[in-house]
Parts: sequence; structure tokens; C-alpha cells
Amino acid sequence: MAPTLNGEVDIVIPTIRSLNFLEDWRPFFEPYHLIIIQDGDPTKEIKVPEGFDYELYNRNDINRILGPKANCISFKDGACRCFGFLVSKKKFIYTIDDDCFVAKDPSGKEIDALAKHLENLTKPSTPYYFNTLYDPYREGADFVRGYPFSLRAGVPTAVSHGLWLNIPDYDAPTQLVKPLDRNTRYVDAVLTIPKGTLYPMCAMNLAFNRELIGAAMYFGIMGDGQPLGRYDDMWAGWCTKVVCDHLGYGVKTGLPYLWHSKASNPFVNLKKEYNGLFWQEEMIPFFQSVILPKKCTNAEECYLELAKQAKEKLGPVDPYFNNLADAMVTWIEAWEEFNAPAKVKNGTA
Ligand SMILES: O=c1ccn([C@@H]2O[C@H](COP(=O)(O)OP(=O)(O)O[C@H]3O[C@@H](CO)[C@H](O)[C@H]3O)[C@@H](O)[C@H]2O)c(=O)[nH]1
Ligand SMILES: [Mn+2]
Repeated sequence: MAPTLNGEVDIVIPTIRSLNFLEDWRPFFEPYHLIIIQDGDPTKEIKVPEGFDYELYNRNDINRILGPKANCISFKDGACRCFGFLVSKKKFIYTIDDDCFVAKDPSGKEIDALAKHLENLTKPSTPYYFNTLYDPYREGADFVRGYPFSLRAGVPTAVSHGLWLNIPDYDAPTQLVKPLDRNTRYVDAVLTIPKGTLYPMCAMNLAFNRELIGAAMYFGIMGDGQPLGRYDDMWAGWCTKVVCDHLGYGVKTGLPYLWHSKASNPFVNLKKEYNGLFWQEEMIPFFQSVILPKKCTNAEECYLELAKQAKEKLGPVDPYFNNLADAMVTWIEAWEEFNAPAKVKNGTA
């Protein structure tokens, strides 16, 4: 299928392993630009398969480019991927893990996950009233009886959250008690997550509109030197959903699927996510109670307000949240450095 929007998409890949998985995606990814974030030892050489158009950043690059602000980009955690969101100039971002492969639908056809995400992102969402026939903008479906016409235009879609066959994205306790679980259920649906409802966003197979919500898609300070890991995408998911609800954007989940091949070590994962398993009982009620003021009219303003409230409300839970809130502010400072409209000097931009 001819690539669509390929001038408007960056594919962001965090890796601490190998990029061999790209061979599987070549038919779908080759027309697009890749932004590879090499985590871990910057002296290790990561081979990028021939024929891909890419830029690659290791930790030395991140430190050189961001200077002191580099402390807001995690080290030794997939959260480092958000550096790719920062340096991209494209409208759409697709981020995928290096242990994810092309899945097949029930008919045996290979799934072009990126194309489906772009379809999700370029069609509206329906967060205000649930359509029981799922995605009304899909070929062969529509709004059902009783759906108000005043709401049928929908709202712009900011996030498309894809799923995974084979290894499910379980937390460590679940992975430990159910090591043989494999997700074999292909559900042929895309749902808008209703306004006011949070969800556990997984970054394995995720796309978003960078212009609408990129500033809030920060993956926090996780991994090396931090008391928390594997909550990078969760934090970003809660923040972006609250911001989308406030700004009137939609978040979709469901198709497309990919094939997740590698279960990370549950004992290592337990160490990384341990604090998150009980802090989430505080974090989620915090996000459920967040009210953003009307004066916040874009993702940056919403995000700075969220950082302020997170410090006030979650700081007492653990000092980590004070550091996280400060890192959120640093992220926005970096975001504005990379994304501020060209400063107009004596009439020329
Ligand atoms: O220190 C690290 C660890 C990993 N990465 C890269 O991040 C992704 C995800 O790593 P992995 O596949 O090992 O993690 P999972 O347990 O399968 O999934 C978790 O990752 C997040 C989703 O992306 C979420 O926290 C969990 O779902 C790979 O590309 C690794 O190479 C890294 O850069 N640095
Ligand atoms: Mn994985």
C-alpha cells in the first residue's frame, strides 16, 4: 500500500538491544523517517539495517543537545524515547518497541499497524457519548439510533493506542503468576475512551498527534537512579488523557495489533515497578480529581498546571514526585526551546 502522510510521520524507537526487528517491518516502515534513541552504553554500536532513513541519538548526544535539561530524559529505561518526541518536527509520531513484530489478522493478512494508527488519528473520536457499534467512522459502520446528531462530527483524535498479540503487557506480579499467558484474542474494534475515564497506556504500539498533545507526552524520570521504572508510559497516559479531556481531544484504543515477542524478566520488572504498584493507588485518584483551569488552552499550559498540582498533591506521598514535577517543568522548557515559533527579529522569522 502506498505510504500515506509519510512526510508527516516520525517513527520513534527506544533500544537497548538490537534493531533487527526492523526487517520484519521493512515493507511498512521503509518509506518513513526513523528516530532511534539508543539507551544504555553510548559506546556500544547499534546497527541500523540498510535502507532506512534515520537519525540516531545516544546518551552523549542527549547530554550535548540538552545540556543541564538532559536530566529530564531517563537513562536505562524505555522512557528515553520521549527525547525522540522532542526533536521530531513532524505532525504524527509512532513509537514501537524493538521486540514487537508484524502480526496477522484472523484472515492471515499482515497488519500494517502504522497505516491503521494514521487512520485512527485522522478520523474523529467520540468521547462524549458512547457509540455501541464501536468506531462510527469505519467503513460499514455508523452512529446507531439514539446517537445525537449534534455530536456526530466528533472531536480531533490526539492518541491512538494499539494492542499486542502473544506476550501481553502485564505487570510483574501478574507475569509471575501467569507466565504462560498469551494473548490470542484478536478483537476487531477501535473504541474512543470516554471523557473522564483514565486507562493504562502502553507505549509498545502507540501513535499520537504531536501538534495536539506532544507537549504532554512526557515519560517522566524513570530507570537508573530513580525509585520507579515501567511507569513511564502509564504516567504519560494519565497526563495526556486528562489534558485531552480538558482540551476536547479524543483517545482511541484497540486496533491495530502487533506481535509482542519478548517477555522481559518479571523479577527485574518487579524491582523496577515495585513502588508503582502501591503508588498507583495514589496517582490514579490524583488524576481522577484533577481540574484544569479554563485559562489552560494548549498542551503546554495544561502540562505546567499538572506539574504544579502533582507537586502539591503527590509530593507528600514521596519526595520522588517533587523531582518528577520539576522534571515535567524542565521538559516543557526543552519542548518550548525545540518548538517555539521562530522568533521574529526585525520583521523576519
Ligand atoms: O533500560 C531499557 C529497557 C528497555 N528499553 C527499550 O524499551 C522498549 C521496551 O523494553 P522491553 O520490551 O524490555 O519492555 P516490556 O516489559 O516488554 O514493556 C515495557 O516497556 C514499556 C512499553 O514500551 C512499558 O514500560 C512496558 O510495557 C524496548 O524497545 C527496549 O529496547 C530501553 O531503551 N532501555
Ligand atoms: Mn517488550
